[in-house]
Amino acid sequence: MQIIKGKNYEDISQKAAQFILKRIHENNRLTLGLATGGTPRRTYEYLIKDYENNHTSYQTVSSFNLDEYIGLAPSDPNSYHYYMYKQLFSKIDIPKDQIFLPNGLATDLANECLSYERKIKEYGGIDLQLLGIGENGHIGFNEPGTPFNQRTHVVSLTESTIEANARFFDSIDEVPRKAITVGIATILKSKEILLLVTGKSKQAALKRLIESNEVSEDFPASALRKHENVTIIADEEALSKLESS
Ligand SMILES: O=P(O)(O)OC[C@H]1O[C@](O)(CO)[C@@H](O)[C@@H]1O
Repeated sequence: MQIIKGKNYEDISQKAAQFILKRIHENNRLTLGLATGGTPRRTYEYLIKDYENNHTSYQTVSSFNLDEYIGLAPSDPNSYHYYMYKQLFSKIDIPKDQIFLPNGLATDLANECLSYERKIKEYGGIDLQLLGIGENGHIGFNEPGTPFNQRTHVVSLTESTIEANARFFDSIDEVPRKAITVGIATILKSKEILLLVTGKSKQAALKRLIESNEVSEDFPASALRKHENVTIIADEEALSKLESS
């Protein structure tokens, strides 16, 4: 795992945007895997800034999001559909038919998971997967205990994830208890992975990921140790509990 150190949230966001833009310039048919949550927000703002100033085109880029809450419509401000259009897609020129997110309103959820996997395959797999990390080490919504060989599936969110994500909702009771997430096996099939980590709340998870040799389903992010091309961009605060910091 390659580690790129950034000064703070602003700096890692800028570095992450540059990283993604480099890949888009190298391969204009890039298939991106995108994440939601608080961490990538500023990265998306930098991509928009670049689009406005340098006109990087997304006409031939495709994107697959990691996850979506079950039961939330795309028009719901807390859905990840809504987030992605608001934070990024509506502000760049990516064609709508090249944007994919799991459908949290699907009546047949098992079939939705299978067809999402099929779609990713049809696009030749993910070239660059952007990831955040949960305080409990989750990646996507793959909570501790998720088998590493799992593809896109339905998950029950843990109490710690529900509590962490409640900040985006009016009350904790409104946080959906279930979601569809791309599985760890799907994430590991990506050709390249970029993990973004910021702030105090992620110190313990980052330390465990970097300093222990553990590859265990109890700590989902440890699956990344099995991948050959992972870059972590983390800020000084997130890295500050490492032995070497
Ligand atoms: O960036 P945040 O808000 O800390 O979230 C970390 C991770 O948790 C999730 O939001 C899921 O809870 C992921 O999508 C994200 O990568």
